[in-house]
Parts: sequence; C-alpha cells; structure tokens
Amino acid sequence: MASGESTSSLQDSAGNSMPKDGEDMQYKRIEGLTHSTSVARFEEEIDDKGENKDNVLIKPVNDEDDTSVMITFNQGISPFIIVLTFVASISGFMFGYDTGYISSALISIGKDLDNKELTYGGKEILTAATSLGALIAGLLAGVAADLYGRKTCILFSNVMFCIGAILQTAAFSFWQMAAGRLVMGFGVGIGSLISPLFISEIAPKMIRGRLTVINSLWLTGGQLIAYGLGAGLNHVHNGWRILVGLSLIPTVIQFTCFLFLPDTPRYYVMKGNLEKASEVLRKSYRDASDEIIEQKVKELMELNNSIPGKTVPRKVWNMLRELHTKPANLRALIIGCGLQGIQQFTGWNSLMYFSGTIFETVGFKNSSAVSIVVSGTNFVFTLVAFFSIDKIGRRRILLIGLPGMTIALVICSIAFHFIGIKFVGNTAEVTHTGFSSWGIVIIVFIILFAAFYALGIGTVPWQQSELFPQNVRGVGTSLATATNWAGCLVISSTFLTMLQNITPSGTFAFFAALACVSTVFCYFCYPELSGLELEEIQTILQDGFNIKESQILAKKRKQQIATMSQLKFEPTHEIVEA
Ligand SMILES: O[C@H]1[C@H](O)[C@@H](O)[C@H](O)[C@@H](O)[C@H]1O
Repeated sequence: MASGESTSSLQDSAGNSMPKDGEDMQYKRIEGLTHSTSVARFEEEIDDKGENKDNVLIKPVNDEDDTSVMITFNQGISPFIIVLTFVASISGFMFGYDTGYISSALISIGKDLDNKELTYGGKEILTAATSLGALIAGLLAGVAADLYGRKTCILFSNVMFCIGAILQTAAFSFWQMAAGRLVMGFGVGIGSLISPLFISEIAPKMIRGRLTVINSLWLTGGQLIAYGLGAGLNHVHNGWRILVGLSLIPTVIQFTCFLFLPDTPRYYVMKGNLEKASEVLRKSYRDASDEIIEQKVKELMELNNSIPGKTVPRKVWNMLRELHTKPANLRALIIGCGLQGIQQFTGWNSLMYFSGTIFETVGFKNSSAVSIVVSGTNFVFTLVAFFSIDKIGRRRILLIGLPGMTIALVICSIAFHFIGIKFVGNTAEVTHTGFSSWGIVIIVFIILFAAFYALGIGTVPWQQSELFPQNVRGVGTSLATATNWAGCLVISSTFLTMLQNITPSGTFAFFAALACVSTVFCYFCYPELSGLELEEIQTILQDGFNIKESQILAKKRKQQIATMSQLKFEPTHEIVEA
C-alpha cells in the first residue's frame, strides 16, 4: 500500500479483516514528512519480497502504545525513564531478596526461635507466610493501583517491607518471625504486580519487553545476592538477623526516591490531572513537540473512557465481566494464569527455598555454596532470556525450556532413588551417607534444570501484560499474578511434606510429570507473540489459539523489524490523521 493512503481495516496473516467495532478499534494513519518517505521505502522493500499483505503501519488509536511509537520512533530513551525504571525495579530486587534469603536463614536460625530447632512444618510455615501475604496483596494491588495510584502502592509496599523486616530481625519467637514474613509478603505481592505495571506504563513500546525482563533480572539478582550474603553470614552469630536487616536498605532508598518521583501519566489521566500527565510525558519524551504530548494525553483519555462505569467499583466489575466474556480476553487469561501456574507447579521455588536443606541432605558440607551456583545459574540464564526473548521468540524458548526441565527432573528423580533418602519425622535418613556420584548427578541436573527454567518459564510469564488489551490489563495481570503466588504458596508449604510422604524421588518425578503436561499445554495454547502489535495479539486470540498464524505473523514482523533497522530515520513530529 502506498504511503499516505488511508485505511480503515487491519488484516491478519490469513488476510481476514479485523473486526471494526467502533468502540474498541479505530485506526489512524501515522505519518511524518521524513518519516513517511522512509515508511514508503520500508513498505516497498517488504512488498518487493511479496510479504506485505497486512498493513503494519496502521495502529489502533485507543492503545497507549500507539503514541509511544510516534514519539520514540526516532528518539533514544530519556534519562528520566531510565531513572524511573531503575527505582521501580527495586521492587523486583526486594521480591528476589526477600524470597531468596529464607533458604540460608532456615539453616542458620538454629535454636534462635523459642530455643528450639525448627521442624519441617515450621520451615514450611516461615517460607509460605510470605507467599500467603503476597497472594492476598497481589489480588488487591491491581484495584488499589487504580484507586490510589501506582506510586502510593509502591510507597505502601515499602512500609510493609520495613515493618516485616523489623519484626523478623527482632524475633525471638517463632510466631513473631512468621508474622514478620507475612507482613513482608504484603510488600512482595504489591511490588511483584506494581513494578512491571509501572515500568510498562512509562516505557516506550519499542523497549517495553526488554524493560520488563530488567525487572526479572533485578529479581533473580536479588535472589543471588541473598544467597551470597546468606553463605557469608552463615557462621556469624545472629547472621540471619543481619541478613534480614540488610533488606531495609533498598526499601528505604526506593521510598525516599519515590517521594520525589511522579506517578505514571496514565494514572494522572485517570484522576483527571491532565496538567501533571503532560508534565511527566514532557520529561519522558524530551524531543517531543507540544502537539505530540497533547495527542498522547488525548489518547490516554480515550483509553480511560473506554472502560465503562462511572464509579471505580463499577469499572472494576465491568472489567472483570469484559475479561471473562470476551473470547480473546478469556484466552489471554487462560494463557496468563496457565503460564504463571506452570512456573510455580514445576517446582523451581521449592529448590530456591529449600536447596540448602536438600544439598545438606545429599552430603554437601558447604550447601550454601551450591545454592549460590543454582541461583547464579538462574540469574545468568535470565540474562540469556533478556537477549533471546525477542530474537528466538517466547514460544520457542518455552518449548526448549520445558522439555529440558522435564529431562533434568527425571534424572534427579532417578538419582534420588539410588541415593536412597527417606525423610522420617524431622530427620533425613540416607542409605549411602557422604558425598556420592549420585550426589554429583543431582547437583549437575539441578543446575541444568535452573538453566532451562530461567530461559523459558521463569521469565516469559512476566510478559503477561502484552496478553491483555489496555482496558482489562489491570485485572488480567492481577489474576495472573495471584495464580503465581497461589502456586508458590501450595508448593512451598507442601514440598518438605512431599519429600517425607512420597520420597524425594517421587517428588521430583511428580514435578517432571507436571513439566511434561505443561509442555503439551504450551505447544497447543501458547502462540508466538514476539514482535506482534498488541492489537494483533487480540486478533490472534479471537477465535482460537491460532499457533500457526501467530508463527507466520511473528516471522513476518521479525523480517520487517530487521529491514526497518537498516533504514535511516530522521526526527519528525508531524502527525497527519486519516
Ligand atoms: O520469575 C521469578 C523467578 O524465576 C524467581 O527465581 C522465582 O523465585 C519466582 O517465583 C519467579 O516468579
């Protein structure tokens, strides 16, 4: 299609027109003087290859990504956005650190609480309390973010982190420690939802996916640091108290910074504070003209109005209805919750939380060091995911990761069988005591399991916001996040009991079976979404999971992006509406 021609429909890969439902889908043409020349060249290039059957340059206006494309098409990322992303991702770090230190703390607490050794049940309660708190807070955080603002929620989570940390550091009784873990969990739950949401609302579309993975990098980095410090403080008297106390530093930094930082433009528009919304946008997009900023605010207003209901509870109710009754939304929900459930039910966190205990049991004296290697692998392969999530594609890395995890779990299950461990009461009975070759097999395959996990299912579910259209994104991601914490709660509160009742070999075989079923789920239900416009994702999910169509479209987008990056764009701010 020639540049400048106006169009009112977008076609999917199969050449079908997308529904033109006046409320949700209005399209407009984006053009700029220099820009349109380049665009024409770009279109010609694609046409030459006979691959430009769909109109990639037509975007839905009622999605905030649209103006982000216009503004950032020719512009680098502003320092303001970098600062906001950096400060918001401290929540990711807190999530990682606070869930990470428990593994070594469980070992080094010794008899410090009530003068008694912790039982397996007690360990499970201390671990699960944070997941329970996170589950409760995660369910409420989506609505609270709309009522009181993202920034207020982050500040509130900081208060929860502080109260939780102080309660734990000063704990001499088991129940005070458990209460501290629960309160800290409220902070973790809020942070786990708000931080990616905040980042996605301020991030320019072109780098949104990567910025989301940065949050995951902070998260896994936080876990790694917690393990490292845990190992260092293992033999220090009251070392675990120092470990918990240190978590106050990042949270105080985040709280202080956020006192001086704004909320997202979208929230200001929701509250009718258009002045403030423009001010934040102007700082985020330094080179943008007033016209573009005005346009962006207008679009955010359209977006806000597109959620029916005069009062907030009414809007929330309508969002929930919209989420469950529209087929594309329901499929998005199945995928979002499905992936988060798979992430937890394939057992990774049981290793995160109890790896120290497991490695001690199979004969490793320096179990903390092995735990560091495991969480280090998680961090390094999250970095690999950062580079490959768009290049190789989300679906592909999932379908590499899950079978890899299945094989590693099966081999661990076999190795545990030969080591012959039985958990009886509070002690583990090992048939072949000491360090054995089966012990090495377990370590090697747990490390491989960590690598395959981090590459795929550890990272991809947090891309959840791209599954949902803007008007149901808050509730959709809230339910998916709650699924994550519910799964985490179930696994962390039953893992040691499973080891006791169905043996470690049975437990790992159980996770292997779930990983195998999960592979089948992803194969049939998870389309390739890399490089797709959000609106295209909705089209893909309209009448099925459309795996084949998604793969064809994703391939085409990849080629287009590659071609586009070879073209030189010069800054332009002109917008001509069709
Ligand atoms: O994506 C993260 C990451 O994989 C962490 O290592 C894990 O502990 C979390 O539960 C998960 O949500």
